[in-house]
Amino acid sequence: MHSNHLLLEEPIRMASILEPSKAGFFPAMTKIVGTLGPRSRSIDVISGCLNAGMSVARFDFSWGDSEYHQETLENLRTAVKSTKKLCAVMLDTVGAEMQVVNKSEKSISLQQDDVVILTPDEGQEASSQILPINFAGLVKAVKKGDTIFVGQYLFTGSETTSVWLEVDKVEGVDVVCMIKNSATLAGALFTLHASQVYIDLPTLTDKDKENISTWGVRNKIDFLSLSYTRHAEDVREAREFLSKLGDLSQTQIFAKIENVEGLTHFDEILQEADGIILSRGNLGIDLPPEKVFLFQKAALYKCNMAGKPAVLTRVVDSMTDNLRPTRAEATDVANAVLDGSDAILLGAETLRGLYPVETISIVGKICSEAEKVFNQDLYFKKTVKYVGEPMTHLESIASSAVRAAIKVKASVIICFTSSGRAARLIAKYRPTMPVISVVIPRLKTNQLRWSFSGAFEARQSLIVRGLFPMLADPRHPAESTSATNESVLKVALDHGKTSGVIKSHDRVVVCQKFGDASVVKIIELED
Ligand SMILES: Nc1ncnc2c1ncn2[C@@H]1O[C@H](COP(=O)(O)OP(=O)(O)O)[C@@H](O)[C@H]1O
Ligand SMILES: C=C(OP(=O)(O)O)C(=O)O
Ligand SMILES: [K+]
Ligand SMILES: [Mg+2]
Repeated sequence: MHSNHLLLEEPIRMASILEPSKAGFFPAMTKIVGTLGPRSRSIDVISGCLNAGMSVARFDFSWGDSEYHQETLENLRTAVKSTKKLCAVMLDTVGAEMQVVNKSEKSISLQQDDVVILTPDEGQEASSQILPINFAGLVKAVKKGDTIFVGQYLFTGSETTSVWLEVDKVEGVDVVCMIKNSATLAGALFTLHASQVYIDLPTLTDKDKENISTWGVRNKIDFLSLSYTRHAEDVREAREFLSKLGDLSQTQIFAKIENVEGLTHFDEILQEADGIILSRGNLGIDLPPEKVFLFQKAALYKCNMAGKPAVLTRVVDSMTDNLRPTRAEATDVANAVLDGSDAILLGAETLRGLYPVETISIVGKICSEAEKVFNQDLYFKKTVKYVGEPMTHLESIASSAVRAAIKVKASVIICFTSSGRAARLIAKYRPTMPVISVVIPRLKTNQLRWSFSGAFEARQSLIVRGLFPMLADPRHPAESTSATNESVLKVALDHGKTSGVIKSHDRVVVCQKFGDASVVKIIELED
């Protein structure tokens, strides 16, 4: 496929693999999204997650009510204040998800070659004979021989708690299925996935709309994770919906690609969305196992070339119950970084796992090691070639800033930005050093009140590989005169020095605008 992303031209001395790595200032350039839930909602554990490197918190509305999520979010706010670590908020929708609610929470044993009925009668209790689902249209959607997967919410796909069914026949409103493997379903919620079958449920359900316009608006969500995005129109509709919700017009939409329909419309979805989540949980069971890696590599490449953040899911499922990942999982995380992921999304591991903090920490360490051997030089050339000529001014400035920073071995790149665009473009060229995006607030009005922009832009960089935001003081005017530029730069440098990311005598590359002129400058610090 695309040439090697590993620095193989400098063969690694085998003994050097055994040397412990020095810890960098940031745990990793690759970001970690943690799903918060029962095992990760106390102030203590959330603080641990933030200190270990989580920079985006996902609130999955597939389960739990808005009060529950609100309580968790309040705890997150407290933890952010006490740890002084920024964290963005992502609302994940339910979308076209088929679910079985297991009210009694008793585990349900299913025997291979037995029959189980999927019924839309949600009044029934889930049992070994009958599973009530939230979708009445399944009888019309499936035919004999189709396969349906049922697993615990946030299933891993390998446990003995999930089951494959084969559709035998439809009977009235019910779908009669043969059980293909024995399993015991556990938990209060199971999700279903019908392979290659169109589920006629809206991508944004009424419940999703309500959650977004109440919980989402109240909490000014930074990201909307649009579950089961199937085509670009889904993203356009979500954008139209957000545009009427005040501040949420600034919310970024991350399209979640979770089925074959989303995969076939990937290019058009990528054009509309602000970012992509590669949901290996769902799509990973829809694809033949031998094809999963191909989807991952192709999709990440497309996201990288488009300069849009890509998030990969389901990496260390086994850490839900274990303190250490399997070798295959550890290698998979590193390959996700080499393939171009911006962020790793943890699901069951943080939500109900026994070791949420340790998981974040180990994933961060693996990412950091992989980043060290990421072939930036090759990647840079490929990206420049892909963009072609003539480049836009900003793209040329951004790529030059990265080039200069690598040539002079700068410790950081400082990028001034208001919209966040310049910082994102720099990140697109995957610099080997952190980029501090100094977001300059702009005064704006909605005809009713004045407010400052900037907070969304700053938090939204928390999902982009290599970007670390800093919100400038709103008293600094957004006009880029040399005096204001110098004073903001001084604040940024001081901030970098006190936090330890910049040291005396370091070189720093700065990207900013003076009047109409964009400049890239290299500064050498004294002490
Ligand atoms: N307030 C500012 N002061 C100085 N330079 C800025 C400011 N905002 C953006 N820049 C610089 O202007 C150029 C355009 O950046 P971009 O992020 O597209 O700006 P905008 O936020 O105005 O869209 C980049 O070189 C960026 O570093
Ligand atoms: C992240 C995924 O979806 P969810 O956790 O919302 O089921 C996935 O399918 O990988
Ligand atoms: K969801
Ligand atoms: Mg999913």
